[in-house]
Amino acid sequence: MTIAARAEGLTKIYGSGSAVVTALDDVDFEVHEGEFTAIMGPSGSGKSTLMHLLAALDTPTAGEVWIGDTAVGTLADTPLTEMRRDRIGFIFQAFNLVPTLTARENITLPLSIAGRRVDREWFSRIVDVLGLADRLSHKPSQLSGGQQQRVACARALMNRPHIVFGDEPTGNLDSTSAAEVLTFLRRSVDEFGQTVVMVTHDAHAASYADRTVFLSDGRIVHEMRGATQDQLLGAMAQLYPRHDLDGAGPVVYRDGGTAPNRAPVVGDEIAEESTAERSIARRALLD
Ligand SMILES: Nc1ncnc2c1ncn2[C@@H]1O[C@H](COP(=O)(O)OP(=O)(O)OP(=O)(O)O)[C@@H](O)[C@H]1O
Repeated sequence: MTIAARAEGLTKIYGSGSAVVTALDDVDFEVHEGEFTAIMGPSGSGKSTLMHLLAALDTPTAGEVWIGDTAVGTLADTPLTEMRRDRIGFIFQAFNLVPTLTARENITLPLSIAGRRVDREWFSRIVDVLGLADRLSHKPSQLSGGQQQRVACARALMNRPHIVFGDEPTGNLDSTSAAEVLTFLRRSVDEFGQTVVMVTHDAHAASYADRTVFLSDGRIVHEMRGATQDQLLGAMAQLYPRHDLDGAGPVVYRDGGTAPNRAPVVGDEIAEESTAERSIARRALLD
C-alpha cells in the first residue's frame, strides 16, 4: 500500500508553565493513498491539531510530517505555500467561500491564485457529480449550506490534489446535505482514486470511510477498517465512556471540568476558536 502522508513522533504542545496542553503526544500515523481515512475522537482529543499538522498548516513541537516523499519541516516558506496550494485540498466546517465571488469563481480560485489554467473537462466532471451545473453563477449567499459545501468540495478537488483534508465537513449540514457531501467524498475515492482524510466526531460520517482512527488525549488509541456506524458507536462507547455519542459530546477539559460549569470561559474559547479557524482557512486557501 502506497503511503500518501505520514507522521513520526508528532507532538504539539500549546502554552507554557501551568497552562501547558499536550494536544498531540508522540503520534505515528500513515495515510494510505486512494483511501478514505476518518479521524475520530471527543472534543479536545487532538483531531484538528493532527489534521493541521498533516496538511502542513501548522508546525509540530517535535516530530516530522512527510507529504509523499517531502519532509514538510525541511521546506522554506515559498515551497511550503506551493505544496499546500498544489498538492492539498481543504474542506472546512464553515465552508469558507469568498462571498463576493460566484460559485464558479470560488471553485477555480486556487487555480487563479496559482496562475494555472482550468482543466475544462475536469471542472465539468466535478461540477456534474456534485449537481452544481445550474448554480455556477450564484453567489454563496444565494446558495443553501449544502450547496455551499458542495462548492467547497469542488474547489478542493479542482487541482487534483494529492490529499483532500476535511475538518468536520458535515458539521454545519442537515442530514440530507451531509449525506450528499459524504457520498461525494466516497465517490472521489472510488472513482477518481482520491486520498481523503476527514476529521469528524460523527459515527455516521465515519462509516463512509475505509479506515477510522480514534484519538484520545492526543494519542491514537484504536483503529478500525470498514466499520459500520453501529460498530463505530460501539467502539466509541468503550473508548470514550464519559462522552455523549449523539453530538460532539460535552466539552470535557483535561482537568475533568465540563462546559456547563464554565460558560464564560467556553464563550471565550468559541470566539477564539472561530478566529483561529478563519486564519487556518486563509492559510489553506488564499496563501
Ligand atoms: N491554539 C491553541 N492554543 C492553546 N491550546 C490549544 C490550541 N489549539 C488547540 N488547543 C488545545 O489542544 C487540545 C486539542 O485540540 P484540538 O482542537 O486538536 O482537538 P479536537 O479533537 O479537534 O477538538 P474539537 O472536536 O473540539 O475541535 C485541546 O485541549 C485544545 O484546547
